[in-house]
Amino acid sequence: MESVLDTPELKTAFLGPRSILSPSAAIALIVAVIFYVLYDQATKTNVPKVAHIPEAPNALPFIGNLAPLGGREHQNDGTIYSRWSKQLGSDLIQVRLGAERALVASTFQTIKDLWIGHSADLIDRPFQHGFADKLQLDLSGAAMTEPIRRCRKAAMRALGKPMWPGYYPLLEPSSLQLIRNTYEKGGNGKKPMEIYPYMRQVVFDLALSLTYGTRMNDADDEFILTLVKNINNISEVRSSTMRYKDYTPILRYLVPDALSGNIVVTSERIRQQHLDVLYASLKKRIAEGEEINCIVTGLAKDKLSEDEIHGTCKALLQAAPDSTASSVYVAIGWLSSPAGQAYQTTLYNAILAAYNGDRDAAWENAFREERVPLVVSFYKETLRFFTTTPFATPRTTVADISYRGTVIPKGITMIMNAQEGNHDKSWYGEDAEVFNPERFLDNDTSLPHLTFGAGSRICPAAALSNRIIYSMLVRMILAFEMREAEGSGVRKPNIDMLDFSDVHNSLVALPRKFDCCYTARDPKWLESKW
Ligand code: HEM
Repeated sequence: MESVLDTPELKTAFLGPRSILSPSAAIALIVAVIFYVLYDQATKTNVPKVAHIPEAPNALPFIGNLAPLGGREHQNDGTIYSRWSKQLGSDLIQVRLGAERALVASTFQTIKDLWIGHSADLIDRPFQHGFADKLQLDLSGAAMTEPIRRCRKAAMRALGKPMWPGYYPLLEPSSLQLIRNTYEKGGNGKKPMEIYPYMRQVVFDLALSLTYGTRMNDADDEFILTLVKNINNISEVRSSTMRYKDYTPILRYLVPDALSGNIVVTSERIRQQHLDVLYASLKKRIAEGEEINCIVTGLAKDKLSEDEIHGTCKALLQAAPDSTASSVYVAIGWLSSPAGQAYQTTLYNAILAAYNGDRDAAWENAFREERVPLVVSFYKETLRFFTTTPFATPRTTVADISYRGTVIPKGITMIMNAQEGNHDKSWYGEDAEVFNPERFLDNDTSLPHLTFGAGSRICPAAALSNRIIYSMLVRMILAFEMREAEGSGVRKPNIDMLDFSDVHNSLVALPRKFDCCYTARDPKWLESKW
């Protein structure tokens, strides 16, 4: 921050040999300047107020509307934005996140108009102070610079359909391990168990194989657990409004990181050290002649710099596990609950029907194709209803946009209230707040929901994630009858469209954990799979 004494006139007035002010006038002037600076800091935003768009109520000096956000009211930001939107009677509102002005869109149509209709204008991401400046190059969450453009292009290519056949063998062992662990550790349905860690491991293993050509089990446990912990630390802060300092310049000035500490700094250092070790080991294996099919080898062929390779891989490792595992987990939660138990048979029969009764073919092809429309509809509805990314990842406009008789200025933050859009009755109909696994049968719209975001920075792994979710569901349904655990003190699945998660301060809403019993439909057949 520039010092108020830096102008020559003030220097002369206060410090010059023949001061023109009396001491009391000088003090009055200093006080006035301090008040001015404080007032400026308390009310100023990076972009001025936008005309004709209502502003969220009760903004406070310095922090603006941040007080109820960031999980401080035990609700996620999407829920708070919906409340303001209803209060103001507008599906497009403006909020003050400290010194950052943002627009929040809440209906599907408005989100579509802006994120798809003005896709190129919404290609940037806001700069999160105390976060973006503490990370090395990292595709997810970063502004659209030239290296980031190259990373995104490389990620899109690496995650694209033509590459998938190379990834099926990578998914196979972890997916089998999930099923086997569920069967064996749960005593074939006798012991209620929590399967989230195994599910997460499938996706993390895939991400590790995809990126650095290794797997969780290949590596020393503690090494990987430390990596995961530090990845999580970073994920928790990304695009989160929980830290006032990230949005409030005066707090950064008064309480520098050197005094308060910043978990992003330490976690980034540890994350990078670990990725360097994985990268060095990968290079050694390649030098020794091992044929490794992973993104790093593909990216090196793309002539990306080492920083760009890490920036791409890091983002994939960071983004993959919880988002994908959460969706499968919450789908299993719904199936295990009284509401979904009977539906397991419907899905099982639909899978067998699609393969003329050949369950081995259904099992073998789970990763290779999405042949069962009912399972496709079921996973889309899961992603819609349980919005695991309730406010997507914010964007920044790179040009002025004329919209509804006003101008949305260049440089403003744009927040998609995906949670509200996904439950929008004017888009999905009166039953928008009901879980209907058949909602997307005969409906192959390209934007069934907003959980992957939309437009120019839509999740590059949307199609691959869909396939992973599909395949894990097909195999779990073929393998088990699932039911929630009975008795007092057990954790039942929470299948409320908002309350399913108790994580309110981060980008990804992790489902509440539950215990279920998984009984093999045919133990002999299942055991023949390993
Ligand atoms: C169900 C699973 C997933 C969900 C719901 C999800 C959701 C999202 C969302 C909402 C965004 C921001 C999109 C926007 O700005 O419009 C995003 C970005 C991203 N996702 Fe995913 N994601 C999932 C899985 C994955 C996986 C498996 C990977 C990697 C293997 C991945 C990699 C990324 C990356 C790299 C970005 C940043 C793209 C950019 O900034 O240009 N995601 N994801």
